[in-house]
Amino acid sequence: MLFPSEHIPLELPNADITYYPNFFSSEEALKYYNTLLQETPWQQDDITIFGKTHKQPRLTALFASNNKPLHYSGITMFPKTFTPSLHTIKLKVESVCNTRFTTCLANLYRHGQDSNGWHADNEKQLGEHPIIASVTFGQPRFFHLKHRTLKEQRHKILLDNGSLLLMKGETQQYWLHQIAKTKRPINPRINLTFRVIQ
Ligand SMILES: O=C(O)CCC(=O)C(=O)O
Ligand SMILES: [Fe+2]
Repeated sequence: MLFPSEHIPLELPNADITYYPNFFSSEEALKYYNTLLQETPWQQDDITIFGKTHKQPRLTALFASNNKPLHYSGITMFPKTFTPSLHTIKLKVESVCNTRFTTCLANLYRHGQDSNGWHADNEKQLGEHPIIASVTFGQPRFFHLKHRTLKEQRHKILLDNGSLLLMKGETQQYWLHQIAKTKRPINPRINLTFRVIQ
């Protein structure tokens, strides 16, 4: 990139995480928020946790360049092809991390009761040290991190409108992450997580 945006490495053990607060300008972020909100085929899947089936507490959609499905939490999602907007976003993200992403999982958190429980993105299909690029448009939400074994190691970072969070190396092996619910009345947030599925 000609003018690399500001980037902040998080100093956490067994992790390689970098935060880019203004990766997209606020104008770009607003344009993408509106476009993605309207043109994405949002769906709400059922997930089964400890034998109980619930509606997933957010809406999702999957896009890929290679037609490979994504498996997680007992769900299999089949992808659509990238839209022009998503393709443009993907190219910009790739320009800072030297990776060709195959897949984008989009999440829509409609309000404070939408969330994403503690997990790691460590499915076999993502490979040994997965690189995951996470973009935020709309309402800033806290991203919580906790180390799997060093119980005092916890961290939270506010993912702002137009930001990019890059996770790579050992991060998924040693850390869990979540987006918690909040009782505050808040606006919707769109998150895009770019991944590589071989
Ligand atoms: O919404 C976010 O920032 C996180 C999404 C996430 O962790 C996931 O989709 O795996
Ligand atoms: Fe995740």
